[in-house]
Amino acid sequence: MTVSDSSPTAAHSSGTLSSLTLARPDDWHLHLRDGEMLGAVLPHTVRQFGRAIVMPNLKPPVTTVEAARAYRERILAALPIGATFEPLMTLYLTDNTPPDEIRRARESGFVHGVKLYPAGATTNSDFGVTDLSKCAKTLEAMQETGMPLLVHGEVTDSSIDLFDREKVFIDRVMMPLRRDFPALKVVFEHITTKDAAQYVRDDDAPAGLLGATITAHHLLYNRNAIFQGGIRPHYYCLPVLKRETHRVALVEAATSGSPRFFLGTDSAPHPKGLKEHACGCAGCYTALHALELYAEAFDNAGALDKLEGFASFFGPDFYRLPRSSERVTLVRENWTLPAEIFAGEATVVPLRAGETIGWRLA
Ligand SMILES: NC(=O)N[C@@H](CC(=O)O)C(=O)O
Ligand SMILES: [Zn+2]
Ligand SMILES: [Zn+2]
Repeated sequence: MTVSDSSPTAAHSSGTLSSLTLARPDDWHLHLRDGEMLGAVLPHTVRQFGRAIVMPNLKPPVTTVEAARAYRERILAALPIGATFEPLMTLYLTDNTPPDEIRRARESGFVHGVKLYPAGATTNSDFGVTDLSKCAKTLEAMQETGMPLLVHGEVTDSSIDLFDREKVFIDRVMMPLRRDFPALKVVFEHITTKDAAQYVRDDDAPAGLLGATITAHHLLYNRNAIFQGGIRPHYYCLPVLKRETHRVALVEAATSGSPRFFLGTDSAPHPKGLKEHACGCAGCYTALHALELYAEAFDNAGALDKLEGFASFFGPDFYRLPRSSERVTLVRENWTLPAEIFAGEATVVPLRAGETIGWRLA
């Protein structure tokens, strides 16, 4: 990583760097959707990232290698001319995913993970797993073939407070799962709590078995953002933003230099009309300005020197893929985010729409 300084006397303060060059990052948790939405959001991701783990929660979900192959081809067909971008595909785990599908996935070379959505936990999770014990044979096949399980870590028990569902998931699901499948590779996706950060940090399984992604919005905002002066649907996602102590713990984890924590935007576009709605969809759109948001979070923590590991190294290391040999540069410069972006008939409102951001991807 090379850094340049605007003032020679301030060489020790990362708060004064005027630019930052790092290996091209990847996004280890992304929603690209399909059709016109895919066409609208893909260029944003491609501008920022070299690869992305593409979530399978389409309607209907991507449950087979054949469906993943077709989806991958639609993504490649939607790429801007001349763009180099590698979609890393995932399968959506159901109660009935056959163990053979895992073996086919491993052989395909383009499926890099299998996603666990507890049924009912989040957007398009209705076909998700109702009871993990139904998936034992499939999880065994994943463990055998080294196929990572990517986990939306929230219980769906309606008697559990919404803000506690991640913490309770650790005890009720994550720990028993990892006890039963001790060699399974697991990514705890989009962690939002101090509890999850500590669980991942303190895990004593062999290195490379447990990782966690952290979004930019969970590093920058706490739950007050959803209610500031009125209800703000564009700050509503799942798992929902938590209180400040949790945000601080996530920043600590992301900037710790631990290879267990890596970048996953969870950029999740929804049409504006379905966000600004009596029952608005969960998901924040950040693909447009993800790196800039992460730079802001690391800069605020005085830890810009830790951004490259988190954004560009630890993800490929976990997935056993090569680190990128390309480089990107972030410049300290204010710019105003658009109020919305156009996706065919629909528009999408990015996080912090119409406001300024202090970093720009060159
Ligand atoms: N994060 C979200 O709030 N929404 C995601 C689903 C998910 O990642 O849980 C989506 O697909 O919209
Ligand atoms: Zn999720
Ligand atoms: Zn997601």
